This record gives sequence, structure tokens and C-alpha cells, in this order.
Amino acid sequence: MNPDILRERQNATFDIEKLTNILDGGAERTNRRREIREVLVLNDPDFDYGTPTSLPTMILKLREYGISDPVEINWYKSMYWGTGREALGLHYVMFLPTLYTQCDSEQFNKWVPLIIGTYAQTEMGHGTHLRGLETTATFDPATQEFVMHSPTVTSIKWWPGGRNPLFLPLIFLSIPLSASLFDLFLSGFALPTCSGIVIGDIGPKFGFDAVDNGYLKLEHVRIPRENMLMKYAQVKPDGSYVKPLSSKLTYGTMVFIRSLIVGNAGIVLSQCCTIAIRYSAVRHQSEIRAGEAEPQILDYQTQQHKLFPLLATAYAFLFAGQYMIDTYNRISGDINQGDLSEMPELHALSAGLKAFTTWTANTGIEVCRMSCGGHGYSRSSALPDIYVEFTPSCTYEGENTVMMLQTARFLMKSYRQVQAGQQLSGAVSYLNKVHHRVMAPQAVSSQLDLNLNTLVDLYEIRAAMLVELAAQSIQQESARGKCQEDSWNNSTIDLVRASDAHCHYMVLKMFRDKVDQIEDPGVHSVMSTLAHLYAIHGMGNFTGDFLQAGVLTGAQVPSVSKCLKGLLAEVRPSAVLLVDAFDHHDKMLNSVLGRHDGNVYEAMFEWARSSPLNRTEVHESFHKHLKPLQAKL
Ligand SMILES: CCCCCCCC/C=C\CCCCCCCCCC(=O)SCCNC(=O)CCNC(=O)[C@H](O)C(C)(C)COP(=O)(O)OP(=O)(O)OC[C@H]1O[C@@H](n2cnc3c(N)ncnc32)[C@H](O)[C@@H]1OP(=O)(O)O
Ligand SMILES: Cc1cc2nc3c(=O)[nH]c(=O)nc-3n(C[C@H](O)[C@H](O)[C@H](O)COP(=O)(O)OP(=O)(O)OC[C@H]3O[C@@H](n4cnc5c(N)ncnc54)[C@H](O)[C@@H]3O)c2cc1C
Repeated sequence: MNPDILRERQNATFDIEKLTNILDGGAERTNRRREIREVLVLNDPDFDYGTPTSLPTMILKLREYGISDPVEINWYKSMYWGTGREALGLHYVMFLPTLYTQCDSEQFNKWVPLIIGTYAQTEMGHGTHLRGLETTATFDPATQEFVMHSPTVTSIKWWPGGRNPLFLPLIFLSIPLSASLFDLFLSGFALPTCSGIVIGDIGPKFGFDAVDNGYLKLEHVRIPRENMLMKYAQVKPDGSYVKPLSSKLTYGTMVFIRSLIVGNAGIVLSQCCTIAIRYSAVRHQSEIRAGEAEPQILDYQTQQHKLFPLLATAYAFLFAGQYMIDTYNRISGDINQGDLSEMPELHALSAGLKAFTTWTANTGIEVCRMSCGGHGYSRSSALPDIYVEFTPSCTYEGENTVMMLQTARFLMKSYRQVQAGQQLSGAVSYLNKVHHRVMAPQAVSSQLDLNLNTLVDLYEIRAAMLVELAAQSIQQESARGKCQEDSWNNSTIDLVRASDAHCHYMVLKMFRDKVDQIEDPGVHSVMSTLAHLYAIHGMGNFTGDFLQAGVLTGAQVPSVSKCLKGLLAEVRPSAVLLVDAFDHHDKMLNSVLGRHDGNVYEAMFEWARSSPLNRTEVHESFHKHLKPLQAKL
């Protein structure tokens, strides 16, 4: 064990295992997760890092070990996700949930055994604008079939992920059911791979290489009427159409994935913080006091300022991910019972948090990489690979700006309801409260020795102010004679800013609520410090908002920075212990810099020696390119 890391783990002020239990949802969950990891992954001869694991293999393993609990299945699945092994993950993450949420029971029982499929919704010309999808599905009553067709080059399905559909028995098509008979509704169809479809790979990508993203062109392909997913809407044999309770029910898979992505952002950020903070504890560089030994780079205030707010954010997003999945499960359960009352709230929350957490984590991964200097740029750190695997999450499953604008749509509607005197419930209820109350600056302590509840209040007021400013922008545009759509478009910068602030407030509130539930004094203390750091760091980044909201004065601004520095110093002794609590196994982290034992340099030399470029005395390229040149010199 590296002596620096050993020293960092002495004098712990809190019980690491208890914090790990909180992250897992209890000690039993932690034990079970470790058992699954040990048995199904680390000690499984079939599990080879970087080798795409086939879905059938995963299914058989799950059955072999009797794993049927959805939470446990997700643990198993997420041990693959983002690690270059999620080759068929899309089927678990997208295809199966679509069968669960969009099929009637007969269809579900018929198709689940086939379970390898893809989710083909995006087209070359449209990914975001679903109502613009061009693929047609036209019902032919004479033959009781749908005729599926790609009428234009831009209608070719583009990006469906996870094993080239050529080998898939089933493809989920998400298509506007467009015909003169009924409205344009997005509907799902199960398309068996058959003649009349042209399939291929879309070519090399930035990353995400374990998932082969393909294209699918339909040439008047006929499928049985029964292949339309009919849980919510049906086309009867006579061609009549039974509408769904809501046209957005077919968007259900996307809402589910967005809800998953929130916690995944926390996991990925926790991985990167583990790597960067452990490395920063063993890396010595330069000097603080002339003539003294080179310090651990974790003792530089700038290094702490880079990493500790991200550490706090990782915990915040892990707790937000738990809240999001719990909320998704509760509301989707109600929807299954026909109660759609909270569907708009679920959409607004999942869309906004998906965008907020992935944008923040995406930036955070790069900060972690750069905080490791040159070795962070080596793939031995794992940070470059984590980045290229994670960054598309800002685009897929709802492009982030578009998602923020969806949340803004809900906020504007809520704001108008408050203006009309309605009492709101749920995540936006603060708009009622804050509309009538603005905290005066004098109420904010000049020393910013704010407790968490006060900090949550300040974020609430900031969000409410930005919601109001966005609404006023729309009103001003309308007053200038702009139509509703142009007034909206000319206010979208404000609208995204309002949604971002709303999500920031929601995440801090969830963090505070989780800290309040922690009974162990040591764990409560360190998590309270992290929650403070998360809030104060945000105030430092968005000081103008808090000044504009009237909850911070210019004279108090220096206190924000002073408070931040104090919190960084407070976190320093616990930093390595806080990443240990994430409990990332070396084999899963796959990072020379993030090793639990901190023996980075020895491992780095071995890693380099194992490079393919070092496996032969002289690389073949010498003989092919250089040696012929030598002969001419
Ligand atoms: C080895 C196994 C590995 C497993 C690992 C497990 C763990 C891993 C964890 C996480 C990793 C997950 C990785 C997943 C990888 C996925 C790969 C990528 C897949 C894809 O990208 S699939 C395609 C995704 N595409 C999209 O998301 C499309 C985005 N566009 C839209 O959603 C819509 O077009 C829109 C929402 C932007 C607009 O829709 P539209 O119909 O035009 O509606 P509007 O006119 O804007 O609004 C009208 C009205 O409807 C309301 N509304 C809109 N959407 C919804 C909804 N979903 N639910 C409820 N209500 C909705 C909207 O609010 C309006 O309401 P109002 O009129 O204001 O009252
Ligand atoms: C790695 C990866 C895997 C994928 N896997 C799948 C899959 O398995 N199945 C599938 O169906 N799809 C998949 N996709 C496609 C993905 O869902 C789409 O790329 C995504 O929804 C974004 O849509 P788009 O590409 O049309 O972007 P666009 O919407 O064209 O985005 C381009 C720009 O336009 C802006 N913009 C668009 N609309 C608005 C608006 N209303 N207001 C303001 N700005 C706007 C966006 O903010 C963005 O800046 C995948 C994509 C990637 C990168």
C-alpha cells in the first residue's frame, strides 16, 4: 500500500461502510451488490475487460445465480455500462422497458423470449422532433397488415443502437402513425428482420464503440396488424383507431431512460473523483515552501477547488438518482393504473435532471482528467475512455437544451397558474411561496454561516426569480407584437437559465433531505459539509443570480469565497475516505491512477510494457515504412 494512501486512511472521522450502505440503500443491499460483483463479474471467467458481453450470456448468468430483483439486475447491468462492455446493453436499457411499457400482455409474452432487439426511433433527418419523423406505417385492411416504408433519405432510421439489427429477431420502430384515418400519434411496431429492409452500420463514432449504431431503410415492408404495440392504442381489424389516454404514453421508454441517466451521471462522476483524488494523494509535485519536500498535489488549494466540489456533486447526483428512480416508479405505477395526473411533472423532472446532471458530469470528467496532468491523458487513467463513453448522454435520450426547454414549458405553465391564483403541488410548489416572499439581504448572515435550510431557501428564491424573469421576457416579446411562438423563441436563453436554476435547487434540496435522514453522527457531519460545499460552490459560480434575487449583497460576496475555502480545508482530511465509500473495485475502475493501493508508478510501467507497441522487438511498421527508406539513404 502506498504510504501516502495509507496515511490518508488513518484517523477516519466517519464510518466508511455506513456511508457505502447509505449509497446502496442499506447494509443488506451492499452485501448483495458485492456478492453479485464478486460472483458474476470479478470471478467470472467469461468476464474479460473490454470484451463485449453478449446479452444471452448475461441472461443465463442472471438465471444461473437466481437474480430477478430489478434493482439487482440493474447493478449487474450497470457494472457493464460505460465500460466498453455494454454491447447489448441497449436491449436491456431500452428494448425490454419498451416491451414492458408499450406491449399488451399477449405481445409481451410472445416477444420477451426473443428479447434481443433495438429501439429504432431516430431518423437521419429527425432525432429531437418526434412529430417530424417521416417513416410511414399505413394500415391495409384487406390484408390486415401495416406497410412500413422509408419515403425519403432523411427518413432512414439512423442510430438504433446495440448489435446490428441484421442479427436481431425484432426491431422496435417508433413511428408516427400517420394516415387520413387518425391523428399523427407516435406508435411502436415490432419489426422482425425480414426481406425489404436495408440495414448497415453508420460508421465510426467519437466513442461508444461497444455499441454498433446502425441504419435501417424500409422498402414497403409488410408486418401483421398485431405487430403494432397495443398497450395504449389499437388499430382494429376494420381499421378503426382507439386513441391512447395520452399521446405521450408512447414516450414512456424515454422518460424511463432519462430517469436512469440521472443516477448514472452520479456513478460516472464518482468514478472520476475516485481516480483523481486517489492519484492526487500519491502524486508529489513542485513545492509549497522552498527547501521542503514536494507536497501531495491534493494539498494545493487549486487542486482541492477542482476536485472537492465535484466530489460533493457526485454524492448530490447519486442521491438525486435515487430520488428520480423512486419518483419514476411511483408515478409510472399510477400511470399503469390509468392515473396520468403526475405525468407532466415526471416528464419535466426527468427531462431537466437528465440535462442538468449530464452537462455537469460531462464537464466534471474533463476537470478530473486535467487535474491528473499528463497521466490523466493516458488511457491507463481510464479517464479518456470514461469521457468518450459518457459524453453522448448530453445528446441521446433527449438533447439537453431541448430537455431543459421541456422543463421550462412546465415551469411557465406553473407560473401562469400561480398568477391565476392557483395553489401548486409537487416540485414547483415553491413558486406559490416565493411569489409572495422575497428574503431581504439583511436576513442573510454577513458571515454566510448559513445552515443548509437557509441555503436551500436562497436557491429556491433564485430559481423563482429566474422563472419570473423568463415569463416576463415572453410577456415583453408579446407586448412588442411578437406571436406566441416567436415570443417563446426569443426568450429561450432565459428559459434554459430558469430550468437550470430549478434543477440546481431541486438537487440541493434532495441532498439536504438525504443528509437530514442520516443518523450516524460522523457520517452526518461529513455529508453536511459536502452539501454545504455543493451549495456555496454554486453560489460562487452564480453570484450574479443571488445578487439579482436580492438575497446576497455586494458586501457579502467576499464571504462566499472565504466560506468556500474553509469548506475545502474541512473536506481535505476525509477526501480519500469519501471516494473509498463509493466502493469502486479496481477491476471495474480499470485505472492505474485510481488503484485502491495507490501504487501508481509500478502499475503504470507494467501497463506501458504490456502495450501492443512493446510486444515485438521491432514493430512491423519499421520494416514496412522505415527500412525501405534506409536503403535509399
Ligand atoms: C449491459 C447492460 C447495460 C445497462 C446499464 C444500466 C444502467 C445504465 C444507466 C444509464 C445509462 C443509460 C444509457 C442509455 C443509452 C441510450 C442510447 C440512446 C437512445 C436514444 O437516444 S433513443 C431516442 C431518444 N430520442 C428522444 O429522446 C427524442 C427527444 N424528443 C422528444 O422527446 C419530443 O420530441 C419532445 C418532448 C422534445 C417534444 O415532443 P412533442 O410531441 O413535440 O411535444 P411538445 O409539442 O413539445 O409538447 C406537447 C405537450 O406534451 C408534453 N410532453 C412532451 N413529452 C412528454 C413526455 N415524455 N411525457 C409527458 N408529457 C410530455 C409537453 O410537456 C407538452 O405539454 P403541455 O402542452 O405543455 O402541457
Ligand atoms: C451514441 C448515440 C446513441 C444513440 N442511440 C440511439 C438509439 O439507440 N435509438 C434511437 O432512436 N436514437 C439513438 N440516438 C439518436 C439520439 O436520440 C438523437 O441524436 C438525439 O435525440 C438528438 O437528436 P438530433 O440528433 O436530431 O439532434 P438535433 O435536435 O438536430 O440537435 C442539433 C441542435 O439543434 C438544437 N435544437 C433542436 N431542436 C431545438 C429546439 N426545439 N429548440 C432549441 N434548440 C433545438 C439542439 O439543441 C442542438 O443544439 C443515439 C445518439 C447517439 C449520439
